[in-house]
Amino acid sequence: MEVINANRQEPQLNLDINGQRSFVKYHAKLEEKPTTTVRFFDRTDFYSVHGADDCELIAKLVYKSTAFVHQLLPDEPDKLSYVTLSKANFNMAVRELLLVRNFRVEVYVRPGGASTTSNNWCLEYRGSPGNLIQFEEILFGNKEILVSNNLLSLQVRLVDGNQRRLGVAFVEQNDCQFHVLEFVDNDFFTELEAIVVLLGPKECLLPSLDGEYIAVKNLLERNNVGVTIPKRSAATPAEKNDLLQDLNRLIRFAKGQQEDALTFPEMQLTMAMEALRVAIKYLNLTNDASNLGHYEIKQLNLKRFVHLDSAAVAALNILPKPGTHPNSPGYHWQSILGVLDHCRTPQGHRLLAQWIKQPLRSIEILNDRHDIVQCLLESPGTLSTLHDDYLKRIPDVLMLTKRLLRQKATMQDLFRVYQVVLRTPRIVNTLLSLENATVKNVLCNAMKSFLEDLSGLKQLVEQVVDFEAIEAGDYLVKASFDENLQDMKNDMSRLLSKMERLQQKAADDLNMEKTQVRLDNVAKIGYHLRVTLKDDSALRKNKNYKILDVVKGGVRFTNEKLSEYSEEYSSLCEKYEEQQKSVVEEIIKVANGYAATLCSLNNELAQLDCLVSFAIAALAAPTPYVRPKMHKEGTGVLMLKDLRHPCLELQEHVTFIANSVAFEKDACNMFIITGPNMGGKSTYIRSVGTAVLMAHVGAFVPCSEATITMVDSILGRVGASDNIVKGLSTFMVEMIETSGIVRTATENSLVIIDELGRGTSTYEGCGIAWSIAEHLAKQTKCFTLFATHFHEITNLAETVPTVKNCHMAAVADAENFTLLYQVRPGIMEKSFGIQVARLANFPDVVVQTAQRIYSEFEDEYTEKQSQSDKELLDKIDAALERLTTTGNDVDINEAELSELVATFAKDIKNLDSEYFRALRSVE
Ligand SMILES: Nc1ncnc2c1ncn2[C@@H]1O[C@H](COP(=O)(O)OP(=O)(O)OP(=O)(O)O)[C@@H](O)[C@H]1O
Repeated sequence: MEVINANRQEPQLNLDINGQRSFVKYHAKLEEKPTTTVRFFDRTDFYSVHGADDCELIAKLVYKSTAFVHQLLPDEPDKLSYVTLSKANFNMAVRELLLVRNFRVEVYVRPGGASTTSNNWCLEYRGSPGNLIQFEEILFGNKEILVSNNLLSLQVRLVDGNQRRLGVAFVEQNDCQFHVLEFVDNDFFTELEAIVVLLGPKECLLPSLDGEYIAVKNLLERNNVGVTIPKRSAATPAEKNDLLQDLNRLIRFAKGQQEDALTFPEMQLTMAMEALRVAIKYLNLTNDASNLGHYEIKQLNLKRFVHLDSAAVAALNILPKPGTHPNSPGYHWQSILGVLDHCRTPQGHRLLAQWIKQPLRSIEILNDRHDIVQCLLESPGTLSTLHDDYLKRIPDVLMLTKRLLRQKATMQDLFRVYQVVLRTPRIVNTLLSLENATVKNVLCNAMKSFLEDLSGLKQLVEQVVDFEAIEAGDYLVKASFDENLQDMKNDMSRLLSKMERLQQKAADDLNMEKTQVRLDNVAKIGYHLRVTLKDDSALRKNKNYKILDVVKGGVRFTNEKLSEYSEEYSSLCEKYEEQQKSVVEEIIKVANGYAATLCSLNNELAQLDCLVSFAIAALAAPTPYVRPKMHKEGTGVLMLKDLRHPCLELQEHVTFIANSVAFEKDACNMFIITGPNMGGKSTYIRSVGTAVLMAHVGAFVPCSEATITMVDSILGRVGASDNIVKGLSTFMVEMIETSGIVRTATENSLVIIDELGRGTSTYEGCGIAWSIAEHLAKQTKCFTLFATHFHEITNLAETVPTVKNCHMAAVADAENFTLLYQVRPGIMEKSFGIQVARLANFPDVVVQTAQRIYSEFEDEYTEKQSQSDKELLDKIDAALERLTTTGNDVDINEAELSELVATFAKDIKNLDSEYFRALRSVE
């Protein structure tokens, strides 16, 4: 959540009793709204919200207290609560609601503004996390755009009995891109989840909430994506035609390309196109002239990216909490993005956030990125020039281009674009001086060609902008550009000379040097003279001058002639600006033609910023990162020597103990890691996933040496996740996530499993964990790290030679217990649970009781295990039964629960697990 510096002063809503009555009446008639939509009423100088839910939310958000909730008609039964808030607080609230909390916002205005007392409000602005267009100025204004601005739209159809066909459209509004895709998914929607992780939308449009969409909605909500059902979704034939028309207006056709969207191969993807139609309508894209002729349409190719599931994203701490600003404290050690993000430009921050969610499977691109990072690290001087000087000065061309396209740009904006065009050649030359072929091919060549295309824009600005005026802080059109302007400029210079002569005269009158009497120009009083405070008396003796005021810098004064010239000058200035306006409009229209090239140049600069950032991150770590040697998928070795966790090692109080890992295809595919609580199991296995992910993004890794065989997916199941609060029991989450893993993992995947089965009782948990481990070890044969408390699972290493056991070391004697955080081969001899309790400062009596219960339990458990396997199976069945009937006290649809459980049970049966087969044969 952003740091809120809210002004606690609340504006007054002064409505007389009739005004209150009529508003309450009006409000009662408003259409019902979901609780995730907040309605604001624009009262010209301030805003109000009404109704219990909105009031409580906004009062807490803005004022941190519900004491700011008041009532209209407090003594009457139909009283209505309200909260008022200033414009600044409104802006802050809208930012928080849309960007952090995934809420929707509606703003009602009255056409007559404050002057009217009527209640003819109309809904003027509407925003949702995926549709920020109308709030862009509030959200970003002149500030940096640090968030992506995108929307997902889906269509799902059941085909051939039990297959789900999905049509996906994704609209990226910052970069003007449409991505479409159609595919068949399984009943757990694992592909869809990968898409959601890859694209990271904040909002998704669904046609309904029935049938197949129930599961889709749950998946989206688990991944923090807000779901919206647009009002009219079903397409009539005429509307299908609309799509074609809309696309023809929105798409940027290449030179010589037939300007007809009907020829696009993407049009064959009928479901994706329907999803796109809904999204374009919802965003009202054709209404904004700046969109027309700027969109590109592409088919999304999922094979280009490493498949990440949401559990892996959460387990590896890939992203910071929503709304965290790169300048906020702790940003650099709270997530992998934070560790790597040392970008200097907003476009760099945005691109890095995208890269981190989209690890690549192309070894060529990754080698290029690693080459460039290495080259930068080998030239520290160049690296620091780029990072500390050049990149810092590059503004966000995206924001400027958007303003150009909306005809909202000013001369200053144009000048800033010009600065980018002017400064980039210096960057290119600096990069060329590195004499590195990859740097030249990947970065310099593209930038150079865009700069060539922009040379016309550069010339235009040089012809038009008055550079001298810029030094004085004014952004003006050069007078020589237009005859009328030139005439006015001449008049202005003449007036200025006259005023300078008056300045000399005043100096003579006051017996001073000309330098002691200043001629100044400020907005409110125009041109005037000024002497220092100590010359005040000399001035007061002279009756020819009128003192205007006394300020810190001295006494400001004028005379009749000077005020006359000053007024004349300022009216000329106004006329000049008026005349300039039309010239600026013309210039900006011409500049518009360069928008696409500017965006391309911006992307190149963003890319450079990200790679520089990787180099800085590699250097900034307590021990510098190294370049990973990348091997093609399936070739076999994953070796990370002296591996650290990049976030944990950055924390002040931590002395990180490095560990190593070495997988080798068909010799050592799986590690089962046991060890005491808090012994570092999770940290170890997460570090492996993190390093592999970092390498797949193009960054260096926190090891002393790394050889990484590329993977097609990183899948995880780590700890009990937050989903519990969203209405899924721990057991259910485990089932869903592990089923996903079993279905998605291939022999080229990396799977990280932690504490599987912990959310349920020991017997069931152990059964599930064993089955999954066995399946991954015997069937999938992917690289797997399996941290567990179930020591029984270590037996797997006896029957499957590619499975190895290791443990987190600890030393204990009667009194002391020390965690070493070192990974050692083999099984840990003794369970240290009780010692950990001692370490955590539990009172002795608790520890003693625990010790006693623990010993009893251990005896009983060993006995049970040998005597009744059948009992274990019964317990599992009973647990499933309990879940199907009671829903395990969770707020989840019973039918859906039964279906999930049934599928999971079926999956378990199909796992070809010896363990389960043995159990079933007893049955
Ligand atoms: N390699 C390490 N070097 C230094 N400190 C570490 C290391 N690994 C873990 N720690 C510290 O130990 C804490 C616990 O680690 P972690 O959560 O990985 O243990 P665990 O074995 O998974 O625990 P549990 O079994 O209780 O879930 C971490 O928060 C960290 O502070």
